Amino acid sequence: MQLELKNVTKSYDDIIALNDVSLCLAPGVYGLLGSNGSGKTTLFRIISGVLKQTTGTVTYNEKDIRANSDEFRSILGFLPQDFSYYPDFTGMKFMLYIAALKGINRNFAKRRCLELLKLVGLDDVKDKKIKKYSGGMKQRLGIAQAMINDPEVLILDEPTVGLDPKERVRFRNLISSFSKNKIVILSTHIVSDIEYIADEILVLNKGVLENRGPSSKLIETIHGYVWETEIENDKLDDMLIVHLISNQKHAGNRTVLRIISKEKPTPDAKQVQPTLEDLYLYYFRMEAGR
Ligand SMILES: Nc1ncnc2c1ncn2[C@@H]1O[C@H](COP(=O)(O)OP(=O)(O)OP(=O)(O)O)[C@@H](O)[C@H]1O
Repeated sequence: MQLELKNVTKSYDDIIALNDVSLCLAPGVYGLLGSNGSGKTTLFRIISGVLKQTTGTVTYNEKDIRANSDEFRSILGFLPQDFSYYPDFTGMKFMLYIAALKGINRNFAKRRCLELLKLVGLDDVKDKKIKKYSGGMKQRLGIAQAMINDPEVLILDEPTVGLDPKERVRFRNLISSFSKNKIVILSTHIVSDIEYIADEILVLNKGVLENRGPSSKLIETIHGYVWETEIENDKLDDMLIVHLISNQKHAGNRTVLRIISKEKPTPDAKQVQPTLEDLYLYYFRMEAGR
């Protein structure tokens, strides 16, 4: 089981959304990290065959996914970022509708839909209209529909948006139990979700795949760059301008800053263990306001 991108580039007129991305994925859970506009949605749409790359190839088990689109679609599950629901359908009707679109036998579909709705915690509201669902409930329905055909390749664009912490834990457990012998790729801005779920992290920055690896290995690349230092509050504004700050903790007239810097930021700064959140800021510092 292997999903492979070779030299994939996507341009929208003069914008290069993906730039020569090559990537080979075996079964496992992959977390795609990237700031806004880094090309995550474009990558997902290309991998799921919704969008055609400008150049390069995408193959699944060495077969071009576009040339074998029916076959690929039958083993693909996709939750797009802008997933649209039918507000007047009930959750169950919507699931059965998606199952029918995927050509799943109706008797089996009913069992599978009930099972999935239960797994995402929507069984007690399955007969309610979707327009009455909360954002988190709709999101869980989106996750359930993506898994309807027990896909070998599951792509989830921001699946944890709108989920509360309890629902996020449920989601993580769902993915871990589902992902055996499957390729699961998901993006989220909630770094801790990726840290818990993903076997490997893919770092996409301005359309370029900058790095990949287990989170512990990627975090190691910024070892020695994360510091804590305590300063007087009146020095805070200057520090915020000069440094990339990943956290500030106020205590009276002093503040403890967590700073990402290759050099020691203050004489009494102490090195601390980096986290994935520090790594995110390190890669995507512009988003942190610098
Ligand atoms: N249909 C389009 N036409 C023109 N430019 C586009 C189109 N879709 C995306 N882009 C541009 O391509 C780049 C990558 O966009 P994309 O949506 O893939 O990023 P993203 O990482 O998913 O962002 P976000 O996290 O905000 O969803 C951006 O510069 C975006 O403005």
